[in-house]
Amino acid sequence: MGIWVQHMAITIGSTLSEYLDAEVARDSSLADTAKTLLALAAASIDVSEVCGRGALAGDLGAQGETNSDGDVQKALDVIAHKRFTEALQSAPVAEVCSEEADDVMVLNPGAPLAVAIDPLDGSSNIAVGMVVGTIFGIRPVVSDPNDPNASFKTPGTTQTAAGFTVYGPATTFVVTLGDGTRIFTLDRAAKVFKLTHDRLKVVDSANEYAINSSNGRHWDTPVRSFIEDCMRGEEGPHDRNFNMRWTAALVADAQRVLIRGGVFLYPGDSRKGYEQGRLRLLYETAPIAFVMEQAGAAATDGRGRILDVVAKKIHERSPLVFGSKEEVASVEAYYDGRQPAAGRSPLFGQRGLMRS
Ligand SMILES: O=P(O)(O)OC[C@H]1O[C@](O)(COP(=O)(O)O)[C@@H](O)[C@@H]1O
Ligand SMILES: [Mg+2]
Ligand SMILES: [Mg+2]
Repeated sequence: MGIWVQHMAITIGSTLSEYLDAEVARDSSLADTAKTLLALAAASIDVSEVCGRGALAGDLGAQGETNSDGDVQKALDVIAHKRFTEALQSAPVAEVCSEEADDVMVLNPGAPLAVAIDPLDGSSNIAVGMVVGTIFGIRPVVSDPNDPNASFKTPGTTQTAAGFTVYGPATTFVVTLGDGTRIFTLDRAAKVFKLTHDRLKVVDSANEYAINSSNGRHWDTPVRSFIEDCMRGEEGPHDRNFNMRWTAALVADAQRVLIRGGVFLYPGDSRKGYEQGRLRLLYETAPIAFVMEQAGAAATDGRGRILDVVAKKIHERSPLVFGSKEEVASVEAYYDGRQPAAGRSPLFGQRGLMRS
């Protein structure tokens, strides 16, 4: 069923701005969130244009400084960070926590909202012209004179909206304000996002998983066993064959899961610095978790719901498993020892494919 504003129904083809008007008509407390989303969408259109020019826009993958997490910043990381923070300056946003800034940035003191943002997700794809994106989560400001990061130390359930942009063959703006998840696709000629996927419902089960299997030798037993059993296909305890996809851009994997189902894993592993995986809680895993739950999917760190986790540090990492409910529940079962007791395959055994 569509949302109605005044006498206009929100249907496929409605603009993002019409949809946000409808959300504000439904719940007036979302007015500032809606303004902030429009600012994020405007900046996404600009970044999309830069991405669309590819090498004509210069060397977007040129390496520069190192960011707070130890990643080398690419030119496009810096362009996107600058454009998004400029856009948020004209929104009711007091604070921004960006992957590309060490500390929380103060924009409009006294404004009601705080934004966590990964300005450019999938940076290793920049230099090869593959899919990248932007991820964002919006939450209310929490004032604490003793803690400049207090706004970001609340659970993901406090987010008023979250979403991501995908700069791919099409540019899409995926968003939830807590009333379902929708995808808007950029009409490049009109420079407007239009609703193309209303109230997404992720299928409860699908035969596709996404994981960077080059890290297989570093995984812990639950992840190893789950993937091993997927690889065993019809001969394993899952009784069906799986396909595998890994785009190296969380946004693209998330969009695929929204549309086609499946499960994504970036677990913690035994590499130094990867004990909590690679993805960051505030501007990667919490926004994706909100989008997924609102589309009827699930998101866990393997042991509990991502949206209940409270950050202790702004750039902290979190393991992430999301997707079709049954697959996510299955991964959780491996973590708490309830996995199918069909015996381990030789793939990860003493002298299996992944071990010498
Ligand atoms: O290179 P790996 O270890 O497979 O990691 C890929 C993951 O890292 C990320 O690129 C991290 O995001 P950034 O590019 O914003 O640092 C995710 O988009 C992606 O899922
Ligand atoms: Mg990222
Ligand atoms: Mg990034």
